[in-house]
Amino acid sequence: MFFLLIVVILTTYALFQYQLMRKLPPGPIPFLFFGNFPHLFYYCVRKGGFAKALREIQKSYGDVHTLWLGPMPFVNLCTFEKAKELMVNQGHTQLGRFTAPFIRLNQTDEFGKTWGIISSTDETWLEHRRFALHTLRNFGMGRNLMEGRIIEELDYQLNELDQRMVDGKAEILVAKLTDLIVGSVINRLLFGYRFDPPRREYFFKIKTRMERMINNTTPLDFMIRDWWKYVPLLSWRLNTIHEAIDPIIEYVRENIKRRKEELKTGEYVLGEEPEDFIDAYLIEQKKRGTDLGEMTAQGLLVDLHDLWLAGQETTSVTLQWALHLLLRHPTVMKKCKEEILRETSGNRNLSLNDRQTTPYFVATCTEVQRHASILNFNLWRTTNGPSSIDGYDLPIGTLTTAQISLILSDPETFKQTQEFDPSRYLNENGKSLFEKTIPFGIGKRSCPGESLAKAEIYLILGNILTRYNITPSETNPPKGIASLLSVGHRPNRFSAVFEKIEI
Ligand code: HEM
Repeated sequence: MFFLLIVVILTTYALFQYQLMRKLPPGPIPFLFFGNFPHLFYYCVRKGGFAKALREIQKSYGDVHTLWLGPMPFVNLCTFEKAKELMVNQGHTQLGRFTAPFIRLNQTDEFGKTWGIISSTDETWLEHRRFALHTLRNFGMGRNLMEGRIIEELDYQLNELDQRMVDGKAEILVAKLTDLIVGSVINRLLFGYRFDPPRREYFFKIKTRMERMINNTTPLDFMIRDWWKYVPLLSWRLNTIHEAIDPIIEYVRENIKRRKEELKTGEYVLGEEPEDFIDAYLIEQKKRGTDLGEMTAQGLLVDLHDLWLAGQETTSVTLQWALHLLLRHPTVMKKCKEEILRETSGNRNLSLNDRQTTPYFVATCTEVQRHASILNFNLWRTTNGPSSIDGYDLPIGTLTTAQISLILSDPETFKQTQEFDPSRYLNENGKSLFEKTIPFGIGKRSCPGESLAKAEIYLILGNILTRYNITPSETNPPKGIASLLSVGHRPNRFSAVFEKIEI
């Protein structure tokens, strides 16, 4: 009887899977429950990474194909043209979001509603995204005001580095420097303070756990469900993820609590103009009075969590890749330095206004982002309206994604795609290549932090290059990636020798 029941369940499941397969673009035949994980892992190990595994599948099934994340199918868009066709031309139908349950753990309240910007949908998403963009713009995102904030954090951390130098030199762990600068920029925007020495211990504790989690997160973790906590072996995996993610939400909660207490005691006064994101949110709540709509306390908690999480790890890893690549390509580093120094004469900071007159360095920053391609798997959207691609009408709720790792390494668009070559953006084809380099995604749910991140990369990298001669460490040079099986693409931690340029 039991055996019969199992057979009936499996057959029904297989039929359901088969029905769905017929409605979606072709792809490798999925296994029951495990979908295409066996294909992905097989190619990942054989070819050396998930981006290469996805490329193998694209070669067999085309630029638009279906892959199954365990029991969930998703439509994978592998070229810029296909991504544009669905995410831009039919962008209003691709507004939903699927994020892995382990990402949603701290974004969802006890009633099952998902808050914040990254994982929310519908009105909640629209309102929180608009509010975040509006607030970041008011803080100067994309304008000179933001430049001042970035340079201040850079100066603070570099002054400290200078003080540690012996004979004008110091060997440093690059990730530690980029984490502190980028972490301080976003932390000041959100909470109003930087990571100075007394505040560093807790910051690095969170970062280390987060980094370990990202390195250990494989696509298999997308199968994690909340009920795993009741199953002995499975709960171990869920607990390790909680260990990494919970301190972030605790950190955010503490910051909000402290601000509210300070406001109560009069230690902190809310001005007309907000000093940071918490202020901006509290001012908006005050304006709304009793009818808060979507701007609830939970909304504030998750917005801050999302912006803190998304706003630093990505940019810091990109800067690590930048130095990793420049150390391995000293002629590119030399050309960047020469161009920047020609502009600034070595006696002022590089500014965002210099972008027009530093084309080689702008091309280098873009090539860094293309080559680094920090996400093997992009986030997924879900269809919220009638849409079609390659003659397939996608059922509402279908998972779709513009697969950035494939788009950025598309050999048709980027010739000799494995080469690190900024000059590809400077020939007659360059303008079109800039347009097709989309590390921040494409369409209405693309990254709202794009201009902040681009400003950080340009200013932090450019000004470090003008102040120091940088060479690889003898004992810990740039070498290899942190994890082959991770959904992220980050370099192993490496060190470099910074030698102050005396002017
Ligand atoms: C080099 C740095 C960064 C990269 C490569 C990056 C990349 C991305 C990508 C690929 C997405 C998903 C887009 C999609 O759905 O296709 C995304 C979403 C997002 N990013 Fe970034 N990002 C970076 C920096 C930032 C910064 C600095 C912030 C915050 C200030 C930020 C906040 C967000 C948020 C909130 C979302 C979710 C957007 C939504 O669902 O509407 N990111 N980012």
